[in-house]
Amino acid sequence: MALIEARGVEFGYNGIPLFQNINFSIESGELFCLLGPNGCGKTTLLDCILGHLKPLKGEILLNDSNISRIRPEQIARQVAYVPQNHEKTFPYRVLDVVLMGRAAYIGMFDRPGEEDLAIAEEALATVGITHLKDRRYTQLSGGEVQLVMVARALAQRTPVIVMDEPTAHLDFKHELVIMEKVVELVREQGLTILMATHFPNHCFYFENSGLITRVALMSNMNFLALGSPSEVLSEENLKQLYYVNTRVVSFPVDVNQEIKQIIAISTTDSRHEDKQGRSVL
Ligand SMILES: Nc1ncnc2c1ncn2[C@@H]1O[C@H](COP(=O)(O)OP(=O)(O)OP(=O)(O)O)[C@@H](O)[C@H]1O
Repeated sequence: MALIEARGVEFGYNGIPLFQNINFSIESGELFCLLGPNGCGKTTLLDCILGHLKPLKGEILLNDSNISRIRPEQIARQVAYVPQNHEKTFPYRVLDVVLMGRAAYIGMFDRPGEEDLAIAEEALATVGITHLKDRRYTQLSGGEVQLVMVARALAQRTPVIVMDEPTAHLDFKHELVIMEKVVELVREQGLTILMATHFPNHCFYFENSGLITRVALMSNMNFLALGSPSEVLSEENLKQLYYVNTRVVSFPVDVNQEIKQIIAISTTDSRHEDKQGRSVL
């Protein structure tokens, strides 16, 4: 049984379709990446999967149940979310923001217990931001906020984490901290992760690490391709998806290990836009 399944999903804003007939399933313990140009609909599709938006057609199943019929607190025990942008409305302490990840386990009129506190502290330590725990959340940098969001998702202790560009604001080291953590969560704790990313090399990083990794290339209303990074991230597909000439290279880092990476060479001049200003072939 698939953990998450999309069947014939369609969504659009203001009567203009953004994607149609999206079909895929994600198995337990899998790392599923969504890759595609700006504005192709990755965040919108994630919002449908999380039950934040209702598809205009089709359905999303979580453990074989239609997500629109699962109560939000039940979803929160199964799926944690690391959003791309998080509105900072109130100057909460960072520790309190991470403790919000425990909300689905705490009664409406109860306070977080010792165990919740220990889990939140552990999540802060895992992403290396214990030193920020008493800071006001509204005063953090973009990268620090992103790390807090990852810590909050870890504190939620769910079998599935959905991440929307989780490394977008992070520096060279912290990007790797998150990537290593993702690999550890999948490999050692059997978590299932669905991640929207702008970096094809993230998909190769997961595949190079030995994880069961699949990537969906999203473009022009649907998936251009769906498969393992080695199958799907070809120079041809990347040219079609991004209008970029690339080279896929492979090099040894160890006697037994080869690493694959994509190098961007140049943009092509075959880019066109449709009436809504979206890239089309
Ligand atoms: N609430 C909304 N109302 C109207 N249009 C919207 C709304 N939210 C998003 N859009 C539009 O839908 C399209 C897809 O947006 P979405 O954020 O899903 O794309 P994305 O692939 O995640 O983009 P990016 O890679 O830039 O984050 C964009 O053209 C965006 O402007």
